[in-house]
This record gives sequence, structure tokens and C-alpha cells, in this order.
Amino acid sequence: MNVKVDTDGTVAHQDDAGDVLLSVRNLRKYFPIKDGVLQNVVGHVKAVDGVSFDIRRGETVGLVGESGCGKSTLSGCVSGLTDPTGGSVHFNTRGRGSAHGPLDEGDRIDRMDRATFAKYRRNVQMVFQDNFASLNPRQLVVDIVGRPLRVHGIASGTALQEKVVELLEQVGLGRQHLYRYPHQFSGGQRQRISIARALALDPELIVLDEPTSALDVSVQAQILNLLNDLQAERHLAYLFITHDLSVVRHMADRTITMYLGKVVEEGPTQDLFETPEHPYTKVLLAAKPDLDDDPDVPIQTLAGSIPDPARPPSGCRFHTRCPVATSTCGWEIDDIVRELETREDLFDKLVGVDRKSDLEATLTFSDSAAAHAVWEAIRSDSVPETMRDAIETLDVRDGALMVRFAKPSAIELREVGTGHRAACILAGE
Ligand SMILES: Nc1ncnc2c1ncn2[C@@H]1O[C@H](COP(=O)(O)OP(=O)(O)OP(=O)(O)O)[C@@H](O)[C@H]1O
Repeated sequence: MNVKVDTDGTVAHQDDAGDVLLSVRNLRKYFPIKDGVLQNVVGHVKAVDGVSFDIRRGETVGLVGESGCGKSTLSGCVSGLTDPTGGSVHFNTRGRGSAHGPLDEGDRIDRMDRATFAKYRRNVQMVFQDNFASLNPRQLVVDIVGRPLRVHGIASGTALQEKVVELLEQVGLGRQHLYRYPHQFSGGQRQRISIARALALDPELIVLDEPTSALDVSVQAQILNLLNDLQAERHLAYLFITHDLSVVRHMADRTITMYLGKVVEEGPTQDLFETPEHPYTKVLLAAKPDLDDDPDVPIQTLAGSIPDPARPPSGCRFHTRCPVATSTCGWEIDDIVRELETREDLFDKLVGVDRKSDLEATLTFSDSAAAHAVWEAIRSDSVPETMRDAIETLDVRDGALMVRFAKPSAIELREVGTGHRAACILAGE
């Protein structure tokens, strides 16, 4: 296996470099937060923050995580619809069956010449959850499915119509559906139309963004079976985005877990489900037990809400909600501020945070009683014990509270099994 470590420390892997269709390297997408009449940029939402992974030909990669963790933003960058802030997306445009080496700078989608970029765009198609929004309600099926063929000059007239019939038949529809509008179909049938449209240009990769989330369970199964059949027939690769872990387990060869813009774990689906190594993956799996799990084992659920992606926690971003966090997982000054935010009476009296670094600051309060109350609170059970253990210095003087945290451990994705990586200091123990 050829494991490459990127300059930022994220592990980029090319187990079978010749087969890699898509490579994402240290990808970042930050959305500006604007404020006031002048719309000044006052911060950034770090929707995707240093993500690296590969997709091989014919493989299904599942992408899971809570709402807001950056899945759709990542899929937008992969399919060229969203420009990343940093990092790169590489795509092999040499076509099926071509002999070639690992993807390199020449395969970066933002550096491709026009003709190569057009090839990439043809080769990567998307299917969304909300097929009502993605299918034009005023267009007939023949126009919806035929449009890519017409736009790319592949077919016109009767040939186009016949090609559309062929595509419809591949997704379980037929000639009788050519001249109907989207609203005349059921949800499952509309998703079949979306899939037929995605297949029109014979892509090598389809990004499926929650493709079955809006469907009834029985219809869901039919669509998943159809996707499996199409993959086998056409050697398609899928990036399968979903919050439904049972779907990922059924569909994906490899699974990636994302939390707050970062990959926290990735690996062969079976390994990840049977021996999850990151506490976040463990909690996700525990929150969605399989029917054959022991009903006497209590379902673990996540405490607290997902932190603000404009101010993600440092170290392991999950440490603020992690049931097994240690004192070296990344506790910092912002964790004190986050705790204060939950105590309105004290937060209102916080007048300044003078930071020397993420780990050291003087917090100033409008009166010394408030500073003392916070000092007491930090020393008591009202903050996580591991956070208390991470504090090296805690002094209070008049209205000022001086805090210094110990330096946290470096948290990086590291190998915990064959092709299985987790970004947790406890992983593999
Ligand atoms: N155009 C945008 N402008 C500003 N912030 C955005 C934009 N698009 C997404 N975000 C923010 O980026 C973060 C990631 O959003 P994204 O939609 O990628 O997450 P997701 O995991 O796909 O969630 P969901 O499952 O709910 O779609 C969220 O905090 C979201 O509010």
C-alpha cells in the first residue's frame, strides 16, 4: 500500500493508485459571514476544512455525519459546482480501461484546459434528494432526460428520443413515460428520472446526495437495488451522501465519517461498522442500532448541539461532546467562553477576552463577584472534569480571571487497520 502524508499532515492514500478516479486533497470551503449595511466579512463558516480522500473506479464511498457537517458542500466541490477555498480536486479524465499512473497536478480540475474540464463535468453527475426541486416541473421527461444529450451535441431528433427511451428502460421506466411531466410520477419514479438524466452522458462517477431519504422504505429499497444494478452494469463509482447508516452499510465499500468539516474516520464499511474507532462514529452507530442488536444495551446519544462551524473547537472538534474525551483532546479558551454562553447571568458580565493564544487568556468581568463565580464554576462539577484537568493555571484577581490550558495532543487521521484511519488519540487502544 502506498500511503502519502500531505504537507498539512492529513493522510492521503492511494492503495491502488492506478484505479483512482477522484482524489480530494486537503479541500477547504469557507463561506464568508457578512454583517452590517456594508456587508463586511466578520468571519467564516468552515464548512469543509482540510478533507482528503480517494474514490476508485466502480467503488461506492459513503459519506456520513450530522446535518451541517459539510457533506453537501463537499459534494458540490467534488462535482465542480462549488469553488473550493483551498486544496484540490483531481479527476482521471483518461476514460475507462486506460492505463495510467497516480493522479497528479495535471488532473486538478481547476487547472484543466477547457476540453478536459468539459470531460470531467460529463463524467461526474449528481442526483439529489429533492427531485421536485431538481426536475423542471414544466418540462416533459423526454426533455429532462434528453437535455444533456442535446446540450453536448450527442443526439437530436429521433435518435435522441430513442436514446431517452433506452435510458428510461435502464431505470425501470419506458416509452410510455416520454411525454409526461414530473408531477405525474410518484417520488420513486421521479428519482428514476433523475437517475436516467444522470446516466445520459455515461459518467464514471455519480454523487448521490441523500437519494432515498425522501422515499418510503419499500421504494427506497427498489432505488438502492437499481443503483446497485447500474453500478455492476456500468462500473460506476458512487459518492453516497446520507445520514442513514443502514443505507451506507448496505451500499458502501468504504465509509467516511465527517464531523464539523473534518474527516474523523474512514475505512472499509464492514470494519467501520464492526470496529468503529472514533467516538463520534461509535455514537452515530449506537444511535442507529440494527434490529439484531441487543435490546438491553442502552442507546448512547450525543450530548449538546453541534458547535458553531464559524468557531469550531480546536484539537479534536468533537471533544466538547465526546463521551470519552481526555484532558489532552483540545480544551482551550473558547471552551470556557462556550461554557459561559450557557450561563446567561455570568456571560452578560463578561466584558473582554484578552488572548495570548488559543490556550491562554485573561477574561475580564464587569465586577469581581462575577469573576469569582466563574472561577468557582470552573473548579466545580459544572464543567467537564477533563476540561478542568487540562487547565494548568487558573487565577482570579479583582474582576479578572487568568486561564492557561496545557498544550493538547496532535490529532490526526492515523492508521488503525488496513485502509482504516481514525482521528482520535484513543483509536486503536
Ligand atoms: N452558501 C452558504 N453560505 C453560508 N454558509 C453555508 C452555505 N452553504 C452551507 N453553509 C454552512 O456550511 C455548513 C455545512 O453545510 P452543508 O449543507 O454542507 O452540511 P450538510 O452536512 O450537507 O448538512 P445537511 O445534511 O443538513 O444538508 C453549515 O453550517 C451550513 O450552514
